Amino acid sequence: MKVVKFGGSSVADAEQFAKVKAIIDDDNERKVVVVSAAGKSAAEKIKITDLLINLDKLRLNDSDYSEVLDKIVERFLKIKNNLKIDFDIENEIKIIENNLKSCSSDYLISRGEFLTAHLMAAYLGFKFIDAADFMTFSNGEIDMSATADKLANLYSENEKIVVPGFYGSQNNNIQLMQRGGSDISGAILANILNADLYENWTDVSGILMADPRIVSKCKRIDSLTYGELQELSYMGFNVFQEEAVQPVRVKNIPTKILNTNHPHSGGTLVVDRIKRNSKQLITGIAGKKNYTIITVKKYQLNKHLEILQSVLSIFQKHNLVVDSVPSGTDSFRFLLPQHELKGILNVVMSELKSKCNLDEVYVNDNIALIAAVSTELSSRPAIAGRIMQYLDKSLINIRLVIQEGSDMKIVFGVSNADYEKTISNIYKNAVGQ
Ligand SMILES: Nc1ncnc2c1ncn2[C@@H]1O[C@H](COP(=O)(O)OP(=O)(O)O)[C@@H](O)[C@H]1O
Ligand SMILES: N[C@@H](CC(=O)OP(=O)(O)O)C(=O)O
Repeated sequence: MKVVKFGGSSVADAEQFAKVKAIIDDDNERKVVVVSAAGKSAAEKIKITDLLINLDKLRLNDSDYSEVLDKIVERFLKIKNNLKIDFDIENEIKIIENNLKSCSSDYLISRGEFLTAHLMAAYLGFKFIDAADFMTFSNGEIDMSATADKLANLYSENEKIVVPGFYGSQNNNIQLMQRGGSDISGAILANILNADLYENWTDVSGILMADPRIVSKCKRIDSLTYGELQELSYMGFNVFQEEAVQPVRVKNIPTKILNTNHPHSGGTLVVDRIKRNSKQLITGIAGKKNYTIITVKKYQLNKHLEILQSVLSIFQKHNLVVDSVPSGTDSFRFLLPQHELKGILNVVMSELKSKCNLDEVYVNDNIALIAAVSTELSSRPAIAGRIMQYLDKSLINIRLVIQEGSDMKIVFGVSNADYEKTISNIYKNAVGQ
C-alpha cells in the first residue's frame, strides 16, 4: 500500500485536481491520500494558506475581510463547479463563516486543507477522514501511539481515504504544524500504516542538487539517504519538510519525490543506504540567509567555563534560540537567525560586554549559511578543502566554516550578498563543470 501526499501546487485548481486523479487511477496501491491546501499554479498566484493567514489578521484587527474571504470561496467553488464535484462545500464554507467571530487562528488557517481534502475525497470517490479526529498533539508534539490508536478506530485496511495535511488537534482544539507540514502528516500516516512506499508529489521532478531558482539546469539527485535529506531540509531545502524525515526513516519506508505535472519523468528516491559512484563529491547544496554571528573572545576561554555560563545565561534570559556554537581555544561563536535578535541586539551586546568579563565581543550580521551535504564527507574530509580553494579563487569571502569529523555536512558562512554566487560555485565544483 502506498501513502501519497500532494502538495499545494498539485491541488491548486481544477486542472491540477484532474492530474491527481489520473495519478491515483494509475495505481490501485495508492490508497491513502494526503493533501495540502490549494496552492500556487500558473493561474493562481497566492496559496490558500496565505490568503487564510491574511483573513485571520484582518478579522482579528476588526478590519474589512470580505475581499479576501470572497477570493478564498471563489477558488473552492471554481474547483467544485469545473469538475462538477458532488459535495456541499457551500455548507462547509457557511460553517466556517459562522465561526469567524470566535474561532482560533489555527482552526481558520487549517480550513484550506480541510476544504481541499473534502473536495478531493468526493472527486476521487474516497472516504474523507479529518486529521483533527486522530492526528494527536501532546505538549506541542505528535503523540504517535495516541494517533495510531485513534486512526485504527476510523480506518480499516485497504480502505481508500483522503486526509487533510498540516494540522491535528490537542484536547479537541485544532493545532497547526509548521509551514509545509503536510509532508509531516503524510510521513506519519506512512509510518503508522506501514506503507510500502511514501510518495510525495510536487511540481519538480525530484529533488535537485540545489535550488533551481539559483542554479538553472541543475542536476537531479536520483537517490539520497534519509540522513542527507534531513540535513538538506534543515539547511533550507523546502521541497520536503525536515520533520517529515524521521517518521519514514525509523521504519525504513522508501520515499519518492515526484512531479504531478510530469508523473512519468522520474524523481528522487530516499532510502537508508546508498552505494555511490565515488566521483560524485556532493549530494546536495542548501542554504539560508539572514544569520547573525556573535563572537565572544577571552584568552583560554575553554578553561573558563564560568564565563561561558554567564554568556549562556544572557542568551537564556532573552529566550534566544542558538543554531550552533562553533568554538576555538579562545573564542566561541554563536549563530542565530537574525530575527531572534530583532530589537534586542543592542541590549544583548551591552550585557555581554558589561557582565561577562570578556576580552572582546563583536557581531557579524547579514550572514548566509550554505551547506554542502554528502555521506562521503565523513570519510573524505579533504573534499572540504577542495571546495574552499574553489570559493577562494572565486573571491568569495568565507566568514566561517563548520565541519565536525563525523558530520555529513560542511557549512560555509558568507555574506548574504554572496549567497547565490556561493551556491552556484559549490555546485559547479561538485559536478565538475
Ligand atoms: N533543491 C531543490 N530541488 C527541488 N526543488 C526545490 C529545491 N530547492 C527549492 N525548491 C523549490 O521547492 C518547490 C517545491 O516545494 P513546495 O513549494 O513546498 O511544493 P508543494 O506545493 O508541492 O508542496 C519547487 O517548485 C522549487 O522551486
Ligand atoms: N498549506 C500549508 C502546508 C503545506 O504543506 O503546504 P505545501 O505542501 O504547499 O508546502 C503551507 O502552505 O504551509
